[in-house]
Amino acid sequence: MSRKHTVALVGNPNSGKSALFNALTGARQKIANYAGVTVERKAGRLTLPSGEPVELLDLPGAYSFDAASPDEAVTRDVVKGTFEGEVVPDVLILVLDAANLEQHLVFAQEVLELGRPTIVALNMVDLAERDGLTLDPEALSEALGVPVIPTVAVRRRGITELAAAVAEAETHADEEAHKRWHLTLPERRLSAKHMARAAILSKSTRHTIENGVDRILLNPWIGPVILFGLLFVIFQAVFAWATPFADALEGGVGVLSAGVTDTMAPGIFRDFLTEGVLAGVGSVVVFLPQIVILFAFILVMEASGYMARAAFLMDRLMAGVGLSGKSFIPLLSSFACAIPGIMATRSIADPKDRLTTILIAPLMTCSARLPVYAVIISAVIPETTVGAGVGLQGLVLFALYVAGIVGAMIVALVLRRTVTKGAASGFIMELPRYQLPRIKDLAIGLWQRAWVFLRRAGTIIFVATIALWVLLSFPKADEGESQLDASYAGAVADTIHPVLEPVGFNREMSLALVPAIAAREVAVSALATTYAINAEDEDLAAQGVTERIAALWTLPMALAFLAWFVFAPQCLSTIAVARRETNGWKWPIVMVVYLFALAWIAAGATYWIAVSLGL
Ligand SMILES: Nc1nc2c(ncn2[C@@H]2O[C@H](COP(=O)(O)OP(=O)(O)OP(=O)(O)O)[C@@H](O)[C@H]2O)c(=O)[nH]1
Ligand SMILES: [Mg+2]
Repeated sequence: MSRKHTVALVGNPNSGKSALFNALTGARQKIANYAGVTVERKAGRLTLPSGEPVELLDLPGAYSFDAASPDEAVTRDVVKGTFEGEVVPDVLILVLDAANLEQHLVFAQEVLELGRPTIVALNMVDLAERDGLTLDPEALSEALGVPVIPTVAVRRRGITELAAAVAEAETHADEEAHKRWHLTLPERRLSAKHMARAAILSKSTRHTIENGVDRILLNPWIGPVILFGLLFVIFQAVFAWATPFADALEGGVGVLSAGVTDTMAPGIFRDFLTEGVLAGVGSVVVFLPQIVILFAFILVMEASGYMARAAFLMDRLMAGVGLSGKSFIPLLSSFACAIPGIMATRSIADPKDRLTTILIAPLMTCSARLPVYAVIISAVIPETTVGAGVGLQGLVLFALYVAGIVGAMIVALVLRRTVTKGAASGFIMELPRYQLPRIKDLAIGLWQRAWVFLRRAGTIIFVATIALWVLLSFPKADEGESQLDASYAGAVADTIHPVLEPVGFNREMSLALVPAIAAREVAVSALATTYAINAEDEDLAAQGVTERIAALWTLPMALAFLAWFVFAPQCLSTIAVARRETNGWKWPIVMVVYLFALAWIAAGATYWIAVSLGL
């Protein structure tokens, strides 16, 4: 036995590779109950029982080595040793879903044909038991000619045994394997069937609830109604449940601000703290509860297996605009953030489908828009209910999300008939089994999301807001002159305002868009800082940004601002990731130009329609 350097996890999508990776290395890779979660190679450190450290690679799931999509190509290249800057892994851990053995054994044979030292992790044996299967790992081991270790990745069962088997594995390739296995796909399917049959000792005809549930959730009529209803509830909850927490946070920021004002001598540093840090960055941080509630829903949908069902339901609608259900998961991920959404398009095989999905991903309402929407809605939309307990604010929020989706569908339709013309590709998606989300996984997921949000507040939002505060604070205004007029920022606002005045924006709104190019939430902190600096007296300065907007903006102005943010590509990171994923500047430029154009048209149309309706 010689020293091992790298070990790689391979297997079908959704077999639990990342869950095993986390269990073996202590990492916290994203896991979720649908195919195509991992789209790039991730490395971690696994310590073998002997204390010997090896590099463990988590790879995207694959159905075969005839890679159809960019993520599968990564897996093929790493496993075959053709990945740039990477040596062939010494040992492969082939992950099989015990409850889906027959399907997973097809790709398994292709992996074993390579003749690399391989250990099989027969994962999800708990789910197999739940489904009434009794398995015989020895029989499977016999058939495959490699060790088979039963595991339950999420309960850490079989993890030490797996590590021990890796330690004991040979490191040299088996020259005979190729001859032994070399089969065509139909032959592989047939032998998978035989092997699965031999490995399953007994199968109680347990009536699974899955079929019954799916008959309702996937029903072409009831299914979409349930999906739509669920989304509706989410947006109601984002407002209704978050309010007490958001109010408490806002109160806290107010108390801090008052404390600073009382204890510090007036001066530039005090202004920096109250106007820039507390009014500005603080105005974004108070949206933490909303973000957490939104993600709680998304994480539950991902972990339970409902997300893949939603994709299945949407397939028909997506086909109508020339996309497939494959695009649904990347688009749904974009509700969190367009960056992972655009990355997730790597699981789309057809290049034109993929490009179209990348171009429309920024239209999905990412969580960075939530603070912008929430501030404006709280300021101008009354907190009333329409009908039975349906909050008007939540309804408007829901409408904004729908506007983004409808916009994306129209754009996709146009793109598929022009620049990304081509036949729509077929769609096959495995439906994962339903699982009860584990509280611990949820808590970790929520904590990670909250941390991402707070880190943004502390970095990009902080820097953009402080830069604006500096531009707004200097040069100092003379007696009787407004600080905005006197400042450098005033000059910036004057330059871009002529473009935005026709769509109903005032100068503060136009100015807020400039630093918000960095990140959308900055629009909120920028408005807060601008109004704090420009407050004529202490009473006004103590007001939050919501009160100032309520006092100074008309309803048509506010609606125009909301419409702008449905479309505008105000996020540098999205543009950067689009460049990386499309290998050039052409498509990101197309994306930015068309989105700004749409934003301008939408804001203008909204403003003038609202004005003519007398709102
Ligand atoms: N009950 C049970 N669930 C598991 C087990 N292992 C993983 N899961 C769940 O199965 C789902 C898929 O796990 P992942 O680790 O994301 O699967 P993956 O193979 O990395 O999937 P891709 O990255 O899409 O290829 C998640 O919801 C996990 O919580 C297991 O042993 N038992
Ligand atoms: Mg994974």
